[in-house]
Order: sequence, then structure tokens, then C-alpha cells
Amino acid sequence: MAKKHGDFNQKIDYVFKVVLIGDSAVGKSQLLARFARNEFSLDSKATIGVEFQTRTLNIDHKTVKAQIWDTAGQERYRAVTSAYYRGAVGAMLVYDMTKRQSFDHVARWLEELRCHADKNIVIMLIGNKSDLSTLRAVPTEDAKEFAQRENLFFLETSALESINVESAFLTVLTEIYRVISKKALVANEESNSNGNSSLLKGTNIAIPLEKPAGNTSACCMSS
Ligand SMILES: Nc1nc2c(ncn2[C@@H]2O[C@H](COP(=O)(O)OP(=O)(O)OP(=O)(O)O)[C@@H](O)[C@H]2O)c(=O)[nH]1
Repeated sequence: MAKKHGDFNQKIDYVFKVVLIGDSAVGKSQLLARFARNEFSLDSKATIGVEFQTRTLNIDHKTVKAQIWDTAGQERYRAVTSAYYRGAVGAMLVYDMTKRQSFDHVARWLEELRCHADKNIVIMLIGNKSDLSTLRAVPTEDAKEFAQRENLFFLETSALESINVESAFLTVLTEIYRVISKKALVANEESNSNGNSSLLKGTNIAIPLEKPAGNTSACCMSS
């Protein structure tokens, strides 16, 4: 039987939950389809509710299962609650580079993300549909500046032409791995000095890095 894109029978060392967010029709589902199955559809339907897909890959000789969650950008279908963000260690915040409004809403999405998610979550800002660059409505510099100011990774992608999609997801997953390895090192050092065994030894490590700080109910995006 043919192997699925990126799937192999190996012990999983880590499961990383990554969430996709952004306005409706910016291309979240197609970015996921491109990354998880190397597929693309031009007549993609609006997402209703929440779905996820996985892809297993190797990072630094470890087997990582990326569990990528997708939800509707349309307000009437949106099921984004704290449950969607719970346990997420990465986020792809997507806008459509041909739709200025979707970029103008990025700050609100970021606010919602920071309100619900772990404070150490790794975030990639994505300007999708770079194949339509003649219709560009968001200059690269504007997005780059925003990303620098907010401490986000940034890439322009095309799910259609498979440009930078792999790179965007791999950057986030590798950074998550880097953060978690660093934490594991600290945990190891602390437990060694306490004479305890490592907190993070073993497999299928639970990922949440830290709980979000404070009361989250007051800071969520209003419609
Ligand atoms: N030209 C072009 N079209 C794209 C690209 N990515 C997605 N699309 C198209 O944009 C439309 C919306 O894509 P979706 O992936 O469904 O968007 P979404 O953000 O998941 O939308 P919601 O589910 O409503 O939140 C579809 O017609 C896609 O085929 C891209 O990179 N280039």
C-alpha cells in the first residue's frame, strides 16, 4: 500500500498542535491540504466548524506528528473558542495578500490568539496567494514591519503553486522543537540537581508549554 504524504510507521516522539487562523477565504484550508496531502482545490468550500489533519515528519532525528487544526474564518461558522487554542504550540495567522481587509484584521486575530493561547506559542504570519501578485493589496514591507514589531515569523506563500508552504510549516515546527528542547534541557538540569528523574523523559510528550496568563474572558475579539 502506498504511504501517505509524510507518514511513516515509527514511534512518535512529539505531537505538536498548530492552529490556522485568519479571515474567511484567505486560503487556510488549502494551505493545510498542501502541507498535509500535497493537494490543492480551486473550488474549496468554506470550512464549517473545526477539522484537523496530521503529517508525520522528522526533526533533528525525532519523529514529530504535526496536528494542524483548521476552523472557519466566517463569523457565522466560527467555532473558535478557547478549546480550539488549548494545547496549541504553534499558529499560522493567514491573510490574503490581494485583500487589504484580511491584513487589517490580522491585529484582531493576534489579539484573540494571545488572549486564548499559551504565551510561548510560535506564530507565523502568512501572506497567502502570492501567485496573484499582480493583484497585490498588501506590500511585503507592511507585513514584514508588523511581524517584526509583534515578534512573528513571516512568509508570503502560494498554496496553489506550492510556494513557501513547506517552509512556513517547517519553520514553525522546528522553532517549536527548539523551544521544547530548550525547556527539556532546563527540566533535566533542574531534576538532576534535585536528584529526580527527568520530567520530560519518555515518548508522546504532552506539549502545552505554559498556561495562558490571567483571565482570558475579557480580551477576546469582538464581532
Ligand atoms: N490563487 C490562489 N487561490 C487560493 C490560494 N489558496 C487558496 N486559494 C483559493 O481561495 C479560496 C478560499 O480558500 P480556502 O482554503 O477555502 O480559504 P479558508 O481561509 O479556509 O476559508 P474559510 O474556510 O471560509 O475560513 C478557494 O477558492 C481556494 O482555491 C492560493 O495560494 N492562490
